[in-house]
Amino acid sequence: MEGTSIRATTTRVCVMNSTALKFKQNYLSFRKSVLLRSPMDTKSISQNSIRARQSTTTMTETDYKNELKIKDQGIKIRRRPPTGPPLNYDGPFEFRLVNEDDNTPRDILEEIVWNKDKEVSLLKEREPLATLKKELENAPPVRDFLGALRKSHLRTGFPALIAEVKKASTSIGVLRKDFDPVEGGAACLNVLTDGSFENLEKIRNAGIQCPFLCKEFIVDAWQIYYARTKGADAVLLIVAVLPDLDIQYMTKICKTLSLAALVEVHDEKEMDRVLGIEGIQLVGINNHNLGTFEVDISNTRHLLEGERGEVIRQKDIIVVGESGLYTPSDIAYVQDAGVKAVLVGESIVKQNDPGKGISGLFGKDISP
Ligand SMILES: O=C(O)c1ccccc1NCC(=O)[C@H](O)[C@H](O)COP(=O)(O)O
Repeated sequence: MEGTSIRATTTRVCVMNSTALKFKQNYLSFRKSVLLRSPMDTKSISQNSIRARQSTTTMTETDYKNELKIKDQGIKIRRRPPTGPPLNYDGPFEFRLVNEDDNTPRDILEEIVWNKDKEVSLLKEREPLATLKKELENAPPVRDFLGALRKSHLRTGFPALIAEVKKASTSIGVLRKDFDPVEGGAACLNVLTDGSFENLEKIRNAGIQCPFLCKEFIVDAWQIYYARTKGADAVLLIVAVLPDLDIQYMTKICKTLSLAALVEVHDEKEMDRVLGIEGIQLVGINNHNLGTFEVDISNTRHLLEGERGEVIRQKDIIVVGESGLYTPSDIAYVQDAGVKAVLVGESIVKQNDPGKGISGLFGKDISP
């Protein structure tokens, strides 16, 4: 474990040093590409540079440095179009200065995140943090998400089930009178909110007892407070989207609110980042490839092999296998790899009888 962190730190330091050396050169060539993209006379160049300086949409030197730092961490998801407006800027997007092709999101997650920034800035205007903090007093009591996973794993001997609920109307049945997922053996629910917490509130008001993970694309700490006021017991932090410092900061906020944080990774680089951050108790391995959106459950096994698996055991981190789990042999495969919980959507949702869906998935009735 010591060795890992020393190596990780050394690598990061080397990368930062070389970045620092290259920064001036990169920044100059970046400025040059901004100003000299097409042949212009000196007058239009200077007019352009004045306009660029006046524009709030111009990428500043600090922005550029931050982009470079984030790239060093291997974050695939860009938080906004490279030539787009500054974060939380709501005015017209008037200037496109470089590489216009890059203004198209590269994958679904990037598209979600670009829209999310705007959505959150509007929500924050309606309900500033100070107001939310007051509302926390009236929030439904928080339930122990990690405790529920541990208890279920001990009781069944299988990975604890976090059942995904996409929409109240087509959910695994939480709003159907004849089915309660807890009775079917689910330890927790994963409620897809994506901006609207109506589902989560409805399910909570329907009296479902197990803890809820709020599946929201978190880009701002404000969303964590908001999720808690709506009754979330856990939130998702997607490592592909968030720099290390945000993960550290957000996990601390979660602790102060007694929320669990499911920190989600997709690949080795993201897993290594997470293992270098103190205080993380719950890690999800998503088997979706963000680029191709293909699902491969061997991703879970691969990320838990060797030294990484050893560090996870030493730190007593609970690992959740996410996506693409359909059969008892899939469950056995990820359990052998070291997961103590699974997050499952489609294979249960698709069943007419979700209770049978759960026992079909585990090859056994796991209801309490
Ligand atoms: O992997 C992501 O980060 C992601 C980004 C945007 C949309 C969906 C994303 N992942 C898919 C899921 O999280 C699945 O819905 C969940 O793991 C359940 O999977 P399944 O059992 O295969 O329905």
